[in-house]
Amino acid sequence: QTGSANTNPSDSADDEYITSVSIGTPAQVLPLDFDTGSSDLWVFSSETPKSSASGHVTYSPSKSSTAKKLSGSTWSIKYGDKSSSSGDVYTDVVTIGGFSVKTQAVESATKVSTQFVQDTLISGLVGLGFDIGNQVSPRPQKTWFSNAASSLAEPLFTADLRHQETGSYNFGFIDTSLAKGTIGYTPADGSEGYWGFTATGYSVGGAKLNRNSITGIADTGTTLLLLPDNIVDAYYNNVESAEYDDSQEGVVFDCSEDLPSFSFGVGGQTITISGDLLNLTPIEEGSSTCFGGLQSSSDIGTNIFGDVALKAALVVFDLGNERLGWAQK
Ligand SMILES: O=C(NNC1=NCCC1)c1ccc(Br)cc1
Repeated sequence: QTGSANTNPSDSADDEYITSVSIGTPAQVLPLDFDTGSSDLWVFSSETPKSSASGHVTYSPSKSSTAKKLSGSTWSIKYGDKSSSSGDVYTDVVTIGGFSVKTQAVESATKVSTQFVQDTLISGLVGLGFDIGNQVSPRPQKTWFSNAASSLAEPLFTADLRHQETGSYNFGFIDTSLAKGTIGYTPADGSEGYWGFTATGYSVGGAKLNRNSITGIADTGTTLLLLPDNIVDAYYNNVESAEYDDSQEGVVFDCSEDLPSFSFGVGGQTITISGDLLNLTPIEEGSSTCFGGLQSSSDIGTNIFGDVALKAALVVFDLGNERLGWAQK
């Protein structure tokens, strides 16, 4: 068995990617953010304060004949960008890309932080990290993918995120036609709950690869590519107008600049992010100053290969072999 779901960028900056998910009987369809950087499936619901839920599509367990309360269970989660949510737990049927998990823990939000309140484009997240990262207490729950894996043709999924166009999450199979290059594999470390891996080096503007280990995570839930300062500086030294903007908390530059590409080595392959994928958007509507897609990871302590990097590749999240595959797109 397999599943295949389309995913769309939420806005002109590709800030996040939205995938429709069906929950309950009859189906309640919610737009959710698939996140390989976390391991909880949570939704805005009939239990979310009306003031917070305004403008969001919500899940009502009371309207689903297959919903069951997971009594005594609660959850609370805090994300890398300081956003957070918490609530209680139901189980229900959850269908993604035509594949159904009958008894999936659906975490219902009774509290959501302002970042989520304001983002009316999504109604919650689908965590695609490792089960060890699940935040349900007293008994942690499995992710949708973990529940599906044993029934899928292969225990893996792929992410094909695209700039300003429809991409896909495929479950149980690899559509190699989505990629131009060969898929290079490297071991994945799930011990922290994330898809951790080590890149073998980087280069700017098509130069020779500087060999140095860059350990980080493949995170569909983070917009940017976040790397160490020395690499960030090496990149922006090629961008004449680049400067650090305190108010924006990142490097900005003149939107008219022709940005160099950025490449990283992984699994014996070289993934090249084109310059225009690294020029996110004007810092404000109509501004001629743009915010960089590559920023520093120094205040996080972990390097994050977020959507800016993932967009350049077909990425295989191979749970069965505990490995990550990368192919140039
Ligand atoms: O939270 C993380 N990724 N997902 C999401 N971010 C914002 C909403 C969803 C995240 C995970 C690991 C590290 Br290290 C830093 C950040």
